[in-house]
Amino acid sequence: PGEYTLTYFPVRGRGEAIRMLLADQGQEWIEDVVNGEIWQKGDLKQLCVFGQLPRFQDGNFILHQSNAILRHLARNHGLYGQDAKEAALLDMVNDGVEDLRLKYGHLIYQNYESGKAAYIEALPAELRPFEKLLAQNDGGKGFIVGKQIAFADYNLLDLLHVHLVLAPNCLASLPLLAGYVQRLNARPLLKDFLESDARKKRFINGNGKQ
Ligand SMILES: N[C@@H](CCC(=O)N[C@@H](CSC(=S)NCCc1ccccc1)C(=O)NCC(=O)O)C(=O)O
Repeated sequence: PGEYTLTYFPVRGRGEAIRMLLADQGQEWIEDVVNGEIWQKGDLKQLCVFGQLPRFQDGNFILHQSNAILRHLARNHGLYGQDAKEAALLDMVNDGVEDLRLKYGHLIYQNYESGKAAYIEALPAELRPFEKLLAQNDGGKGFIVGKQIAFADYNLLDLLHVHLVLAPNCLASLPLLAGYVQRLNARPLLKDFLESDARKKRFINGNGKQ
């Protein structure tokens, strides 16, 4: 591949699953950090296909849409399962992650104070499908699909990370997911990334709510 550059805000948001994939796969990348003032000027926004970030550069190949970026990296790093069926299941899982990510984004950016309690109350039910998927795969002791890690694992892991900040007990009734987070967090390259200063100082969302 070419040199990797991630252009995004100084937040986890829709960039962190990409960062975790790259770190865990031993890849280096340039963090092109865009802060609010720069973004408000509008010049960069006009260059973005959908007027939004993240943007990812692989050499002179430019891609937008966080899930398309994850899938592009998956194709190039053997992270899309071992066959068409696993690939389809990974798409299903990733779409499920996206559904909950949008609900999370709506809570954080549009009705945090009034919606937080109900969201946390409903959270175990929202996460249970992922618990069941784990249970159906090798007793839940491995990855979300098949025998190897895939792009959807990094996206699911980020989703679980941010929900554990919002609701620290959200996995209390979901032991396989709790074990999954601990197991993935312990992967040497990912562990280093999670312990890095860059990760520790990065806010989760653009409005400081979590
Ligand atoms: N489908 C795109 C979405 C990208 C996106 O939302 N980017 C945001 C930043 S990432 C993010 S998740 N922002 C939260 C927006 C949100 C609000 C309410 C509900 C859900 C999300 C952005 O560039 N905002 C600046 C602008 O639009 O001028 C993707 O997956 O990359």
